[in-house]
Amino acid sequence: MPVDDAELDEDAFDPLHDDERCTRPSPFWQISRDTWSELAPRVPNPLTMDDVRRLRSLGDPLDLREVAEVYLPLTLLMKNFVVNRRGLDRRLQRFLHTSGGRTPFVIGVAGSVAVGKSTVARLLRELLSRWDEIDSVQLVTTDGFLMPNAELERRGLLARKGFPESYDRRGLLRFLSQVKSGAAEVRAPVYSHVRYDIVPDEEIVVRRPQVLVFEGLNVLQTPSDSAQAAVSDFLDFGIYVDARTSDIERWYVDRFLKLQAGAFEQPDAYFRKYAGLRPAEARGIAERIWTSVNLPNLRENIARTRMRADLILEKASDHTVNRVLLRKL
Ligand SMILES: Nc1ncnc2c1ncn2[C@@H]1O[C@H](COP(=O)(O)OP(=O)(O)O)[C@@H](O)[C@H]1O
Ligand SMILES: CC(C)(COP(=O)(O)O)[C@@H](O)C(=O)NCCC(=O)O
Repeated sequence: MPVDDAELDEDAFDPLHDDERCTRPSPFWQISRDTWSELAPRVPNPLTMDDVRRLRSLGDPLDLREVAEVYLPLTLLMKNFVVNRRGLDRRLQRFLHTSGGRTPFVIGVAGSVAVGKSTVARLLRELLSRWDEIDSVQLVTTDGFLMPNAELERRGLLARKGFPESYDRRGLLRFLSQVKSGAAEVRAPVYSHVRYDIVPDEEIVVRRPQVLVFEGLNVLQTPSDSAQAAVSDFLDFGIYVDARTSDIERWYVDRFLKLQAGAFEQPDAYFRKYAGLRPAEARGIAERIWTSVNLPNLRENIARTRMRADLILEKASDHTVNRVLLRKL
């Protein structure tokens, strides 16, 4: 059942927002952009503007300053978690008189459609892989585990893409369970946003990287039956990318208009039928998709997972991160 913002405010126990209103103790450190940006003063920025252009998603104004002030501290923090976990793992293996059971450190990146998760995930992959202490980083997105359009159509779920029931949940959990078992090779299916469908015969092979970045709107969700396993059972660290709903809607619609003059014109684009529309018509369609699919999914399934994250990146309306919330240990 849809929950509107007023209901969420009144009923949900939300330590983040409660904390802002009445200085109650919070399980999160609340760190301003200014403070956060000073946390990695000796880490050089390894990226060039060309790298940034390659890594950022369409419409994301990410620049070198944002990388230096927000993402270098983030990757320094994450690198420390990864290295410390490896130390702990070594001690555990000594205790057990065993060796060789290394499993990837899995970082989940969650948040709404169009909030900029993929840029954050790609930055993490790129920046983490530049540390000498980290030998390999791979990135997998959960959209590969969406059911193919034909199957969604058969089940009457095509207009529910991104909702929990639109994913092959068993496949997704099997994948993660194999990754966290330390399997030498695990395969994940691939989704194309241009085709709007799973790409048959394409897959990503995950070869026991030291770090796996796992990105998707559902990575912090729990199953409706609480006895079942959840994706987050396999995460070592969860990041939620947050922003005002009205800003995300604007980013979604603006991106749709940009895609219309680009990706939608490709011969295999699912949205090719929208390529020739006038801007006002295209805007109307984007607003309709946002209001009927992505907004309800944000309200019913995604936003409430924010408080399950270990770290929350709060974005301002210009896409820059203006506050970081970090769960206390
Ligand atoms: N219809 C589309 N055609 C081509 N690319 C798309 C389309 N929709 C989204 N994308 C791209 O797919 C990526 C993921 O988008 P999305 O799932 O909305 O998450 P986010 O914006 O949080 O990264 C982005 O890089 C976006 O630019
Ligand atoms: C594929 C998506 C569910 C996003 O999945 P994600 O990559 O964030 O895991 C989303 O981009 C989508 O297609 N939503 C359905 C409505 C729409 O066309 O925007």
